[in-house]
Amino acid sequence: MKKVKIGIVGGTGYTGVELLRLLANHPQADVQVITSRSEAGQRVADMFPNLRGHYDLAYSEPDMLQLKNCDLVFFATPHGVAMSQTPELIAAGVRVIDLAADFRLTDLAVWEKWYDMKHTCPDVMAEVVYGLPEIFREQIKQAKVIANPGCYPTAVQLGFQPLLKAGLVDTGFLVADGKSGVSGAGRGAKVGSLSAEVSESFKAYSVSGHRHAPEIAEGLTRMTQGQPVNLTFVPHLVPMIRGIEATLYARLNEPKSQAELQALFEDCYRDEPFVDVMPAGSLPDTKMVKGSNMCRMAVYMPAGGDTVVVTSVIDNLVKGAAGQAIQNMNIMFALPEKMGLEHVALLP
Ligand SMILES: NC(=O)C1=CN([C@@H]2O[C@H](COP(=O)(O)OP(=O)(O)OC[C@H]3O[C@@H](n4cnc5c(N)ncnc54)[C@H](OP(=O)(O)O)[C@@H]3O)[C@@H](O)[C@H]2O)C=CC1
Ligand SMILES: CC(=O)N[C@@H](CCC(=O)OP(=O)(O)O)C(=O)O
Repeated sequence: MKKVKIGIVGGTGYTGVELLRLLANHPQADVQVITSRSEAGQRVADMFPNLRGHYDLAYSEPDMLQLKNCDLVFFATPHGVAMSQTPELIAAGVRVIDLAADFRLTDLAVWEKWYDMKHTCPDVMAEVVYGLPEIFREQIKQAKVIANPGCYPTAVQLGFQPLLKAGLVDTGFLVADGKSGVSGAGRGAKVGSLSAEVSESFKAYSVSGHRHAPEIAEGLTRMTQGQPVNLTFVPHLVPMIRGIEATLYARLNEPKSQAELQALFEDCYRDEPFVDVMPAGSLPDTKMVKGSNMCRMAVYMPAGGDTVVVTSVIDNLVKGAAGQAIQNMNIMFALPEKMGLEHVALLP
């Protein structure tokens, strides 16, 4: 079988380097192009010694001719970069997976408001599939362009899915309380990411509105067959490097027992290779998924109330970004879905 010829635009950020780490052990991946404007000419393994012995490649300036020779291009770049190059790539038969948000919202007026820029390729939206395999696996197989979901949206949508698909909860009052490690903010130097700012501290941010809220709301609305959802989403920055934990709250329309909810979640994800419903009575923590492509979750019916609680954890750089992107690549190129993604989480 011919290997997939891969280009990565934005190979020095955390998600680009995570793509390289995961693809190093992927038997059908052939990374041919890796771009960085600031590090062009630098050898990848000199900059990131964890990759020594795995790549004999140097960074290059983004170059359309080189990218057009690939079968697949990943964009691990800031918002707005992928949409400027995708039309030309797909016209040349190259498939695209964007780890940023350029193609994640179907309503481009909403997108332009949240991302504060003009969308430059509305025509391409017809070719886009939202890359959450647990929901869109069939459509992903043929997609030319994948909008790889955001990190918080992955943890939150997977956690709410069983309840919403079964119509068990009041869609007018959903709460998602998200916490992320600092790598979620990217590798660029920012005061807010300094160790002295983040360590031994814990805060909410973007409480008045975060750009992941419309992405999550659109995904949840698909699960309710268009019935509107009212979501309160509040992200938090926690003093760890990797990981997202989302605690989700929803009011049941009618009473359900802990055992019924546990069975609902287990049934929903029984055949999913990257979603693990924890046994009743246990709770996932971010260490249980660190470095792996798993989403682990638990469902709880606290005594005496009508509010069901779900906790969902992922590694933001793996299932929340690069791992999910490779899962999408495997599906698009008819490879086994778990290929190159069977890492066991790191502990401690
Ligand atoms: N960090 C995370 O947990 C997650 C991130 N994402 C998204 O993935 C994308 C990448 O994130 P992350 O790796 O953290 O970002 P970083 O800021 O760490 O890296 C960005 C990369 O893009 C390159 N780049 C920047 N501007 C351009 C440009 N105009 N043209 C070409 N290349 C460019 C940079 O290299 P150079 O400037 O040298 O060219 C660098 O390699 C972002 O959109 C982010 O929102 C999604 C899910 C999770
Ligand atoms: C901790 C932290 O800052 N997290 C980022 C979200 C992660 C991310 O990169 O998401 P997108 O792909 O949608 O940009 C944030 O809140 O902006």
